Amino acid sequence: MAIVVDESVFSPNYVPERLPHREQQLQSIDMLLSSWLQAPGHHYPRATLLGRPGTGKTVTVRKLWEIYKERSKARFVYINGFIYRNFTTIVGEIARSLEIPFPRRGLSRDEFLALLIEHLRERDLYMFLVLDDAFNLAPDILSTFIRLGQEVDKLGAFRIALIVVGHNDTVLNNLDPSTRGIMGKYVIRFSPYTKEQIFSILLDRARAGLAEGSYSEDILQMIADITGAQSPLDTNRGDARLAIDILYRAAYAAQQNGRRQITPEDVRRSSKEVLFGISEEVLVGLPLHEKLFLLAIVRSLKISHMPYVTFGEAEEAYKIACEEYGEKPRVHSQLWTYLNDLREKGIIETRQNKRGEGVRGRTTLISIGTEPLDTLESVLAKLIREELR
Ligand SMILES: Nc1ncnc2c1ncn2[C@@H]1O[C@H](COP(=O)(O)OP(=O)(O)OP(=O)(O)O)[C@@H](O)[C@H]1O
Repeated sequence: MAIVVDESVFSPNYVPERLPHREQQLQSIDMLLSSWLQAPGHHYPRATLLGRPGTGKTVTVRKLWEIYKERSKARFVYINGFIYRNFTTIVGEIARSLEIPFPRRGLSRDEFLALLIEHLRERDLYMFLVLDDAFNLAPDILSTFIRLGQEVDKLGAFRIALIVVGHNDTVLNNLDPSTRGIMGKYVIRFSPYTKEQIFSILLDRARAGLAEGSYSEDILQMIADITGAQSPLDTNRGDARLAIDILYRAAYAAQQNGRRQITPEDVRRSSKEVLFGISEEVLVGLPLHEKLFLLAIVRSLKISHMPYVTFGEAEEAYKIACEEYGEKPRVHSQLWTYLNDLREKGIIETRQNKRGEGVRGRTTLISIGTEPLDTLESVLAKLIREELR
């Protein structure tokens, strides 16, 4: 039984039907480029897209091009700065994309550029140039392409529209002031995706690429919890690529094991492959009763086979663990302090149960998303035994 029913949905070049949470960015780019894309030549449109990895910069540009490609006279030229870094390879890739002949060497930079403009003019070509991951390019190379757009050919047509993509302002700050001035005004920012936003992106992706019934919303939520930002200012998280990658790995692992459904443990193993899991050093540093409480969470999750357990369930399991180790349980409020600390250390994730499914009122739900439970349980049990010896 296949769980991954459409592999292409998880490929890097996939452009989803809709781009939730990027409507505004798409609209801003559209406003800057649409008139040129529909009738190129009258001006030099340009934009800089900034945001941490996986915030949808590339896919938003691809979406824009999807909208216009049928009716635009322009050609889409995509340069990944990670792969094409030096001047000659970039020009070579532009020539290849535009299907124009180009000498590999023997010309100076200016001669190369003059020839490129000449070809564009002669063939009446317009180029929508995207320099992705542009922070990989030396500032003088990036400047050259930014300035190229200003070149007007003999018939007075602006042949280039340019999008520069980077992670932060450094890509612009490294440019000389006058070149920076050319790009400076047209900056579009992509903030890290929050947990809720990642959840909706994952839901779309799962619906498009996975078998019905192979995933639950809680499984997607679990992935969103470990990858989504706490707030739009939290730049340590918020990477949709990572979230989609974990979902794909978990789905694939479940499928390889001949199962019909993705389990929480599939998610934990997959995320450990791409994140770092929980290091023993962090666990060693926890107070004894915080270790016991964490052990209790691990055991409750194991027994339930669900992505989340409630605080109440964890508390019950904690009391049993205390009995087992001959320890007097700490009071309820202390357990909340432990919970917050475990969350701050990135060991657990918590969320409020809003739907009230099976649980009355607002309950705190707890999950562990980045470490398989068996390893975590045995390491904790070992540490607790050592401490009590
Ligand atoms: N709003 C969204 N809706 C659906 N899928 C999205 C959305 N944003 C990002 N993705 C998906 O997340 C992955 C990463 O997105 P993308 O490559 O556009 O990120 P990026 O910001 O360009 O990252 P980088 O800086 O690393 O190049 C892609 O698979 C993309 O399809």
